[in-house]
Amino acid sequence: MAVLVTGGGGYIGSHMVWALLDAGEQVVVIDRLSTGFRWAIAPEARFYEGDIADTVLMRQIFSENEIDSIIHFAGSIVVPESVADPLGYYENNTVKSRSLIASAVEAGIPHFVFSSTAAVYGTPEVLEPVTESVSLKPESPYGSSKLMTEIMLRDTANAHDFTYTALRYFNVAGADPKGRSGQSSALATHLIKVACATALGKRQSMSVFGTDYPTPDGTCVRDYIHVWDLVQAHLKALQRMRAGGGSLAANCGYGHGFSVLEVLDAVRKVHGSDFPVTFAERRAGDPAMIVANPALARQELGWVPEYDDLNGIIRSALDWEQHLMRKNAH
Ligand SMILES: O=c1ccn([C@@H]2O[C@H](COP(=O)(O)OP(=O)(O)O[C@H]3O[C@H](CO)[C@H](O)[C@H](O)[C@H]3O)[C@@H](O)[C@H]2O)c(=O)[nH]1
Repeated sequence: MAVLVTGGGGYIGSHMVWALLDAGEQVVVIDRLSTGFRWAIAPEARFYEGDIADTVLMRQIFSENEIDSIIHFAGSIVVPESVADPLGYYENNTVKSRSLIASAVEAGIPHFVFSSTAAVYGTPEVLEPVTESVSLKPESPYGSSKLMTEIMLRDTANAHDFTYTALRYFNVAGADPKGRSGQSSALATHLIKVACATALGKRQSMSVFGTDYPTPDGTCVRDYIHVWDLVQAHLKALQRMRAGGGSLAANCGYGHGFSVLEVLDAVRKVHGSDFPVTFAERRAGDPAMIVANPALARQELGWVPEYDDLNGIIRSALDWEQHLMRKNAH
């Protein structure tokens, strides 16, 4: 049996492909390469270039491969971009996911892992780690577009022989410990990526978005998770569903929050240099603080994170950034 990875040329998807191959799985990838890279897809995976909403292509993929599971990463992930282009986000993340789920049901694919997000929670009412049962109040079209897909999955699982796991990612960073993949998009906007690029002189400077949040130092607090731990949670979810486990939505974070200023200090410390930072207005769509309670993923998936260390995550992100600089210099 093979696993279909959508968005396998992207940041998290490319790590997933390596983790599946490491686990002895057969892997099929679909990616339209709008933000992902062909080179990021492990050569052992069978690759189809195209769109998840292309139902003819999806039928072809399901007929040419014995697929029992889909891990769905393809989508758009930048919160402020979603505020500026909500319909683009609903199209890419919700409408296309609906088409993919319909193709999966039509082909009788029983298992589906979905890359959801902590953004489905918005700002929790109580500033403590969130469990999956708190109310879902996304503050950005990005979060709403992902929540709508979770709802479609829930209803589909009620109606069909179909089981899903929605993993609600907190803030993903770092790179494959074996150096085979990392966050490679030059346009990436995520904090650790941007801070590492600035520390290494690839960027002139960077901004801290908002210093007046109701948090200890006024900047937003997030739960940063190593990408390799995250993809291992997907493997566990797959194993659990194949063993008969039911549908589930589970947080993927470590349970500790770091402010933007704390992350920047950690990058300075790990890299051993200072770099310019400007203070800017709040960014649209950002909740003040969001930290995971990861108990459910630990209990239900048996997920045991190995890389729960902010400095280690930053080291790994810096190493990958330097690798990209060397690669681009040639
Ligand atoms: O140059 C930057 C970049 C980010 N930030 C701040 O750093 C924090 C983290 O921002 P990121 O862009 O790194 O990530 P998000 O919190 O927007 O992450 C969202 O998108 C992720 C997907 O990439 C996950 O889905 C996650 O669950 C969801 O909350 C925010 O307060 C942001 O304003 C800055 O101050 N300067």
